Amino acid sequence: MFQYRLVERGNALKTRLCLGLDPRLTAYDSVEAMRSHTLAVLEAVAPFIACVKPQAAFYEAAGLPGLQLMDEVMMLARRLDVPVLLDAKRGDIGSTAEAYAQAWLEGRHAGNAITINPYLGFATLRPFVASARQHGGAVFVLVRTSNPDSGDLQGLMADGRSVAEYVAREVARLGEEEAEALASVGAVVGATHPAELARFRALMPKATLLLPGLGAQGATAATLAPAFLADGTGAVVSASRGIQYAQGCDLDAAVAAAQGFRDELNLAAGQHG
Ligand SMILES: O=C(O)c1cc(=O)[nH]c(=O)n1[C@@H]1O[C@H](COP(=O)(O)O)[C@@H](O)[C@H]1O
Repeated sequence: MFQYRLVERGNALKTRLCLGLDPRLTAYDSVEAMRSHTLAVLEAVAPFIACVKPQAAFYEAAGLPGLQLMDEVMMLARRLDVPVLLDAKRGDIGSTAEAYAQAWLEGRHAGNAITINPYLGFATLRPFVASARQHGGAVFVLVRTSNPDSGDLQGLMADGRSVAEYVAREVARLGEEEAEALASVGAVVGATHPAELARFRALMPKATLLLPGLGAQGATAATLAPAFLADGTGAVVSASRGIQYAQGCDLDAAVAAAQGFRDELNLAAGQHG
């Protein structure tokens, strides 16, 4: 199961870091240069990460070669035994959600995780959750995103609770349906909202949290201790640009950035343990 693979790899390698791989065509002279650098970053940084998170948009933007690269990234991760969390932010009416789930959580993608969007209603999360449970994968529901304007909708209040808190309660409810201590339903909570982490951690005790926003969006590891469970697991923190483009396309700089983030996150996770 994805969530337990994360814990095992995170504990074995002593890391809570998730590598975001968001290759930008503008950073390269050619698609081939983008391809080889992206794969090289994954291979070089693998010893320092709990999982890898390709964001589908960047691969889609490069057309068919981009989609081929996304597939290569996922296959390389599989060879390196790095769990894949595809950042696809999918969400749609139930029958279409079933097709998305089939595409990204089943077959050759069985055992992977994806990010999903709850905007269409809680019932539309069900096909994703069912596929994840059946095929050993996981889903990460957008609860409180990292962007500055995430409060426009997620912060709206109803009966004393924010929309984000309602989504968090649904994540917790789905997790309660599972017998295991860690649920296959996780949550996205931006690392840019450190003051809210303790609240969301408490609302979703069985959920693995994905915290994006480290580095380029200004979040720092030292503020993230409340996201972790008492044993220092339960959350992974992602950085994309801050690793892949730490100093242009310098591979050594990418490795150094990953090592630095890993060490800072271990300190934060340890504060709670
Ligand atoms: O689901 C995500 O990964 C995500 C959620 C969120 O709230 N904020 C957020 O930035 N992300 C993604 O995380 C990555 C952040 O990239 P960097 O800012 O370059 O580290 C991007 O791929 C975003 O799409």
